[in-house]
Amino acid sequence: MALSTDDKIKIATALDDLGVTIIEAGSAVTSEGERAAIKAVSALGLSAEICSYCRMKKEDIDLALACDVDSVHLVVPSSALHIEMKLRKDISKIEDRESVLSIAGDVAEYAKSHGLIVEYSAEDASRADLKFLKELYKTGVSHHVDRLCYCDTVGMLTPERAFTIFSELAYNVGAPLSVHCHNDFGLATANTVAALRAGAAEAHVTINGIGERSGNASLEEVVVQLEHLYGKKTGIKTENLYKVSRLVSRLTGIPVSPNKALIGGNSFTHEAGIHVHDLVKNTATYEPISPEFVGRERKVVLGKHAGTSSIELALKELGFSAEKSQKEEIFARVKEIGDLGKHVTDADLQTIAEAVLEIHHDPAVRLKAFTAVSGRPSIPMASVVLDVFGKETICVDTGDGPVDAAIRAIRQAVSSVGDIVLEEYHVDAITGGTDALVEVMVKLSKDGKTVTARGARTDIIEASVEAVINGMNRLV
Ligand SMILES: CC(=O)SCCNC(=O)CCNC(=O)[C@H](O)C(C)(C)COP(=O)(O)OP(=O)(O)OC[C@H]1O[C@@H](n2cnc3c(N)ncnc32)[C@H](O)[C@@H]1OP(=O)(O)O
Ligand SMILES: CC(C)C(=O)C(=O)O
Repeated sequence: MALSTDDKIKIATALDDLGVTIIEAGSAVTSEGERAAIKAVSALGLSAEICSYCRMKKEDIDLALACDVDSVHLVVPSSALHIEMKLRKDISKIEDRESVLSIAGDVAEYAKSHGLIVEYSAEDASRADLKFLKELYKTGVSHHVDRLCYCDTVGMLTPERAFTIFSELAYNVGAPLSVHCHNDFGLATANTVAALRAGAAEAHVTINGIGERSGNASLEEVVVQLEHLYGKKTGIKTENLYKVSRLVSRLTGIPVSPNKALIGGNSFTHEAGIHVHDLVKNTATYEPISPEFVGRERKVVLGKHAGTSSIELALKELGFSAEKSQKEEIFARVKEIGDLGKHVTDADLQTIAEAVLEIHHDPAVRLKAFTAVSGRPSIPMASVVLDVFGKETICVDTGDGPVDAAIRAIRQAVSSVGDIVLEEYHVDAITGGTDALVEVMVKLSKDGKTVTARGARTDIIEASVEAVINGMNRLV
């Protein structure tokens, strides 16, 4: 994963707005491009402190200074293993121990003497000898560092151990102590929260839990756990969490797993009929917090596990009323689609309901013809002929590919009925081979209302066009 200067500016601005107080904008030593990006973030004049990662080297401090940062995250190896591998020293030897402490102290002093805020971090602290770790912290404090940090570099802590260690260190090391946890055992969030409860003054966290290997403690999990499970205020605008999560996922290209706590696609989506039965009476039955708390919306989807309550809710949203026998028929047809292993989109339900309730109306948007071209070198282009409320409309557009061009042309053709936005687009090959049946699922929105729809064809462009037109008909 690599972020451009523009991406870093967007993310830093969003983090600042979220209420984050320190932003580690990058390691200045990395490259010319990284320095340009850190410098650009420093120049934004955000409320947050802008920090750069530095090794125990004066040249790293100089490079960070050249990026106009407020602070450095000065990382000192602290375990015997890291000290041996990185510094080729053996801390069982007194002269080697003293040499590490002396270099760390010198670099800390150098950074302080250049006006930087210094967070002095012990790398691999959870595998370090505690006596040496305390000496390391004492050296930093004697050189007036502002904060200390305990890094659980390969995620070895457990919540119990994190609590015990921070209870011992947090108030006794002479400066505020931060916690930095990795997620190798899936415990980064739990360990971070335990350390904070035991006195850690600050936590290093990342949006969506991204980071090296299995990532770091996730900001949204730590914040919402503190606020909801421990009744602590964090100063984070939680209602912006989802928006920032999406931004970071889009810019880093790292998808968020659907079942990820709080920010996953399914975190506030309900399908099980037994759950929906109670949820419609009281959302607390199956939601520990309201989706709005993290800037989300609740969604009830239909599929194999739907119950009568789910069907009734969906019909109500469509503005349809149905007799008991009609509901039973709709229920049976929804189950049939579910048994094929599919979700029932909003457009599917509308089609089923209209068929069962014998509601007939002509679709507002009807496809008469389309052409799409692509190639190299050529600009992907598409033309569509649509019947929009009985009026033939022809539009042509270009795009990043033929699907994009076709969707743009359709949006242009229906622009008279409003601005319809494509929120999500998923494609799956249902059968194998190049002649596979392709299923396209789209999520469209118009004036704050969203719908899902599907198209299934052997031609990916045709499936996309079909899905978009199905969704548009549901919206207009
Ligand atoms: C995404 C994150 O996790 S941020 C934290 C880590 N950040 C980064 O790694 C920044 C990106 N890294 C880089 O661009 C490169 O590794 C550079 C430019 C920093 C260094 O590149 P190189 O000089 O080619 O060295 P290389 O990466 O092979 O090895 C790292 C060197 O730093 C030394 N080093 C590592 N940590 C420290 C430390 N805390 N203090 C002092 N020296 C250290 C290593 O001992 C090694 O030195 P050596 O080459 O003398 O053996
Ligand atoms: C960059 C450093 C702080 C790190 O990731 C660690 O030691 O865990």
